[in-house]
Amino acid sequence: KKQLKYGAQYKGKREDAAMQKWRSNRFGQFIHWGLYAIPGGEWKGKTYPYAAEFLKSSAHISNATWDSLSYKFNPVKFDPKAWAKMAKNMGVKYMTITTKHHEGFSLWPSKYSEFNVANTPYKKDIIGALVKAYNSEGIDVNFYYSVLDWHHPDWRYDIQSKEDSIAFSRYLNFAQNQLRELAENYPTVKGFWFDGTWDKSIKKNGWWTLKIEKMLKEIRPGVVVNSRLRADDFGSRHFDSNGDMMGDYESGYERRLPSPTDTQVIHRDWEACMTIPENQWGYHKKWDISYTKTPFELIEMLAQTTSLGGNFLLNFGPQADGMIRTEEQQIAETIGNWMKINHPAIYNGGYAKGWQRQDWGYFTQNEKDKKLYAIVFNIPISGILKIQTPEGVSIGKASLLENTNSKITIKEIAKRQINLYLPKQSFPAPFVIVLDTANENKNNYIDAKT
Ligand SMILES: Cc1ccc([C@@H]2N[C@@H](C)[C@@H](O)[C@H]2O)cc1
Repeated sequence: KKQLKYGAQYKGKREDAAMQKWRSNRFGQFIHWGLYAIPGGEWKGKTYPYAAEFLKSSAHISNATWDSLSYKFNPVKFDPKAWAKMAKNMGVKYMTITTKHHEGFSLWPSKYSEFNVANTPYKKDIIGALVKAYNSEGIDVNFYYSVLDWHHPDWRYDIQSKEDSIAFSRYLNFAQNQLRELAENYPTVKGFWFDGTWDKSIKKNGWWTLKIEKMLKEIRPGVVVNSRLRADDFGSRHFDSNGDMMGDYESGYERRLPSPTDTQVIHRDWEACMTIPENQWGYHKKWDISYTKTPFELIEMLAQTTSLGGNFLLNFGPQADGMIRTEEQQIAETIGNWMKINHPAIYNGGYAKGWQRQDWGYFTQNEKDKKLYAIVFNIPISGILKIQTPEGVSIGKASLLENTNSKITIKEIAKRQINLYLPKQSFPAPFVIVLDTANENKNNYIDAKT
């Protein structure tokens, strides 16, 4: 074990109320909004297939040209209440908004940088409006903040000279001031989601990342900080040089999930963030420029994440005019219709210890009502759902969540092996079975001798 000054500050999961709320939320809405929504992946008549929020680099656009987009930022149709209503109907319990992405443009009237929403035709505080609207719908708000900043003259990718270190220490102070401003001015903020922390300049300044985590937790006790902020004494990120996770949850699952049997993730809090297109976080004018995931694919990702004790953060990229594109609205509605019936399997849901993952779907254990849920995506041709129960546990009753009168026949076919016989009906959507479990130690079975 190395002696670390800037490593993990504690081991195991936080069990305080704020973290338990963060964990129980399970399903969140990511929002990427900034100047990049104006060009929407197109520049001088050319379409760039890369992530739209990276257009500045894919189209080799100068800072001066990119920054002048701020003179065009005027989302006249922006209605934060409508966004919050859509999110509520979709069934999210939290939202994470880009306060400043890599472009360096701040969506709040920051005192520390002119490059912000106050100096645009729109003028108004977008962050403040979103916090108010989402909190009124009972949705927690977290702030995404990119430490990487293409606009700020003192940003450095690496520290290779005295001048670099002088400039970069100015930058770190600037970022600290902005983060203090966000934590102080928006007191209901529940978490900080750091991005843009992979460069050598940050890895050489792990001390700053701990200082920021401590500052935010001092200003906003209970606030939740992702592992991606943190680098330790030796530049190790997410996990320190002793292998201990830094920050409050692991945030390395971006556009990917752990495999359903990768149960090492259950020992810590974690979150997966996901795009609907293959790789677009900001608005891209061409929705079909890449594969876009269907609602059922997204619901399965939510179920898989919950079954492994993680949070699922689904991304939306609003248009420059402030509207959410219709494709995203429709997906939000379909997911919301599913959540209205099946949310007991998701909210407060977590890993169901000892219940073997099956091909037909996922188990979640509700931390509150302790009920066991089976979320079914793939009905076997046999119509039989096979279940392997933990030692000494049997299934007393099984019924469809959306119709608890529907009896599902249970048959124990061997030691710890159960067949569930589905009712003869169509299942046009993924569905949930509620399982009442009972402890039972009778053992009528004889193992083979081999
Ligand atoms: C190589 C790369 C850098 C930054 C990103 C940013 N992280 C996501 C959460 C988005 O903000 C994306 O722009 C993605 C890929």
